[in-house]
Amino acid sequence: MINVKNLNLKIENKKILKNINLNINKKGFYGILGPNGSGKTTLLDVLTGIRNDFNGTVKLFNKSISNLTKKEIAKKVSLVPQSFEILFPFSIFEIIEMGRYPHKNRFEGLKKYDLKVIEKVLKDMDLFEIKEQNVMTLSGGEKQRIIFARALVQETELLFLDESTSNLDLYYTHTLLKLVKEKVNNNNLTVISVFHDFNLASMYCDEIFLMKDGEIKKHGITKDVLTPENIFDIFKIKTSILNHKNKKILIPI
Ligand SMILES: Nc1ncnc2c1ncn2[C@@H]1O[C@H](COP(=O)(O)OP(=O)(O)OP(=O)(O)O)[C@@H](O)[C@H]1O
Repeated sequence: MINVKNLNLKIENKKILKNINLNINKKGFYGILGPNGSGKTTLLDVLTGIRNDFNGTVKLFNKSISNLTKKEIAKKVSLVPQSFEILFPFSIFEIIEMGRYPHKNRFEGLKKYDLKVIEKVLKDMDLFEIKEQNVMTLSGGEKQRIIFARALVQETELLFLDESTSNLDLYYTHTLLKLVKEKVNNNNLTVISVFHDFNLASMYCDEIFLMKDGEIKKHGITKDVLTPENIFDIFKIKTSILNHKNKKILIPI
């Protein structure tokens, strides 16, 4: 699905991504963790076609991303970005509907199937009752749910999340992550998500990539990677593991 070889990226002569090699060929839930400024968002920007000023090979579904059009990428890949601005008074429905654009021709209206997909996501995300509300009147967390919903109606094989639950309360954080995890388990989706919360990552991710200084320093099965030793190496913070009802909880000490 994703094959990256010797990816390097410089911004204003500063090396932001250094010799990244990454292969994701199995469906699953993958986490990316790393300190602020370690290059996580930049890596997602490359993998979703937002940035193309890199050196190296980046392939999506065996095709070089540089040869794919924005629309071809958007049929396969959706992104819930770290930050977003909605500057016009669209309704919730109108914003979410935009997620279907990659599957339509220009000026083509919504078909029965598009409406079915949108309605299901609106209901899954408790947005159906407020679908006509002006998005500019929404709170930060409500806006984040709208952007999340727009990505889900895109019905892509790959979903990238960039700290996409950062504005959400505990209820919606777990509701949304459970929703996408269910899609992963049903074999319909692969999620690649940036997290800052080790415990959230440990609950949902099958595998973890740890980044630091523009490099992937560790990669493997979640329980093997999220260890106090690795966390200290990468984040310079001491943690302990607490065992609670078969769950391992990492706490800073
Ligand atoms: N347009 C830009 N101009 C200059 N430097 C940039 C630009 N975009 C990103 N950078 C730098 O690239 C580095 C990596 O940024 P990136 O946003 O990828 O980090 P991150 O790991 O996602 O961080 P965070 O956890 O804080 O979101 C940072 O040092 C950032 O300052």
